[in-house]
Amino acid sequence: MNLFTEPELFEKKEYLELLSEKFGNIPYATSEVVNLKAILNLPKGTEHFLTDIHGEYVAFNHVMRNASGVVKRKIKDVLGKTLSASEITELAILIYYPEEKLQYIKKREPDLANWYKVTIYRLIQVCRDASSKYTRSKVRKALPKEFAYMMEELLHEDEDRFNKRDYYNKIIDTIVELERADKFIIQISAVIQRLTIDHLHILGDVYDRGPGPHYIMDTLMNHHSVDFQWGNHDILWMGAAAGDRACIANAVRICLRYANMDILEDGYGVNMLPLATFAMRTYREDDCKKFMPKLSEKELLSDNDRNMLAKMHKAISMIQFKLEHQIVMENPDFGMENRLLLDKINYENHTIQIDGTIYPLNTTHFPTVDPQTPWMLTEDEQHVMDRLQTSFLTAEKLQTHIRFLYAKGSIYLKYNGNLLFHASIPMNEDGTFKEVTLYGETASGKALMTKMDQWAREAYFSKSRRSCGTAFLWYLWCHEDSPLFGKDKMATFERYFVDDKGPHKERYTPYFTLVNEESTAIRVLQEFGLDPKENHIINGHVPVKTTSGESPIKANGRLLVIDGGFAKAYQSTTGIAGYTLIYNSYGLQLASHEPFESVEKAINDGVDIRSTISVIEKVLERKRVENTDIGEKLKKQIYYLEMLIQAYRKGIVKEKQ
Ligand SMILES: O=P(O)(O)OC[C@H]1O[C@](O)(COP(=O)(O)O)[C@@H](O)[C@@H]1O
Ligand SMILES: [Mn+2]
Repeated sequence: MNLFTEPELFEKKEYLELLSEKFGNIPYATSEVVNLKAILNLPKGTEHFLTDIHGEYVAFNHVMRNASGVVKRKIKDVLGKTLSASEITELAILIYYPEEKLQYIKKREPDLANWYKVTIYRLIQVCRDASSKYTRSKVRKALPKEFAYMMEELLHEDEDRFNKRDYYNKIIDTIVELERADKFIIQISAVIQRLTIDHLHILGDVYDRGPGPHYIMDTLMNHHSVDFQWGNHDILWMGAAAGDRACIANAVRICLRYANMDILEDGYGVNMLPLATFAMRTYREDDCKKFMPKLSEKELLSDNDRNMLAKMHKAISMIQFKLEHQIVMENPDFGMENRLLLDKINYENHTIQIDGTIYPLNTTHFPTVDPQTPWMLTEDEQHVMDRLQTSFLTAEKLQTHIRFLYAKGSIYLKYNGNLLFHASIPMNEDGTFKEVTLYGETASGKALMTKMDQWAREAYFSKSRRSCGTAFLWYLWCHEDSPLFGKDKMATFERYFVDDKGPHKERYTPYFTLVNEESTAIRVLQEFGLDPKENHIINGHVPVKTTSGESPIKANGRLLVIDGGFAKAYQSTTGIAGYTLIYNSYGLQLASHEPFESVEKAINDGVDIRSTISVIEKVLERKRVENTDIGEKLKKQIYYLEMLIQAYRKGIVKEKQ
């Protein structure tokens, strides 16, 4: 127990008085200290890290439900000796998809009442294991209201204790008799899922390429404990929601490139009609070959639909290039003059000059461009953008999702000794932190990341008197000094209009090579006040080429890059279908997931995602709550409560009741 002198107690008297409002007497304050000290000794909760989900909600959903393979492992730990492999899988799938699996079982099972009893009994055992590292109070909070009492009794009663055996069985029998078994199974499965992942970290890029970023956002918003480091693709949608026209055009373009109109129309209620009619009119004669949507094998579109999407895709791309040209001209601070391309086109012989070289263009058709002022929108384009902007600004669901991203998200986060950010930190070739000057301020390293985080918020929340406009969100999407991007350029224009692959190349900034050296990674950790011997940097953004033998563990274990390719378009590069980094009380593990087939296959044929879990780092001594950030907070609370107890005893503060 901490001991304090009288002057120390008097010095903090005002604060202690306030604290005594909540802990009004010695017994009450003492029991809180006992409780907090006990919590410090519990094993730390399990953190899961996911990144670059890119709209793949089916795979994401599965990984959340099976807790990246951990649920199945728990079943094996608890019931492995008594159940066969197929029974284990069946129970696992039931926990992941209880509603669907119950329907399936009901058609098959001759003695349903018996099946219910056996299954509920097993689920309770798994749940008991999942809850064993938490306090009763924390588990209680995770229980659904309608079954809270029963579940608590079942979780804490030992079914083998002779005196209670009948009592225990009676509860289960009654649940079945009263036809509450389905509901109970559904709810206890949710509790198991919830207790298996204590805290979730998303390292960015939920949006773009895949079909369901909005479903992923819904799931995240329902999650009990999550933080989010913004990726370049998220900030793009944040910019769009802030009304930035260049961001809107980019977001719409990417949806069209991957034939994801549903996200806009059904997900967010953005009206695409103005763009569609404009594109059909303006690009009627153009086959827009380079703008055909990328489709997965399963997606079938009629020729008509494909052609229409291609025309819309080209129309919005041209609008995007014009708007971006305007931003670059209006923001000399950005230093992006090398991205001014529309005025480097020779509109007579259809060539373009890029970095001193002249390349032929693959199209002659720019019906909306005036060569004198190629960056100006036509009146029709202006009208389309007005309509889109209004749609984005008033899209209620989108605004809710984006506010959530602001509330839970940031550019970087320090959490339990790990430094999390999506992509990079601006660095010079020599490994020093690069100084960036923007909006009259110069900063580097941690200070720069902090400043940019603030501007990103200001750009969305402050409508007037702000140091930066929404164009800053576009800067974060594609600027080389953006910690969310970190490549010398985004060669979108070149990829559409120049067939020569040379100018398509996007080069990563020095951070990405330098940080693979342990000395650099250590310097980054020190810049953020972290311990270079114990702590880690965790990044996403760059797909890890497992097929070419690349490892996600870099810089002698100080850096972990966990973009394993949830995005289908990138799975041939990574060779897998995503990683989950798992940080539990025993250390760090990495689960690499194989592609997920479908929920139907899981229910009917018991096909789970195969995930290989490998140990990255094992701690010598099991990590407890006292070794975590929350532990630090609890210790502070204990410190002041002990002070309060002594102040009561010395008569410096009066007991309240
Ligand atoms: O393959 P796509 O979807 O056209 O996207 C290519 C673009 O995506 C980017 O790689 C950025 O996306 P990531 O953050 O996922 O890497 C750009 O550098 C590139 O121009
Ligand atoms: Mn990214």
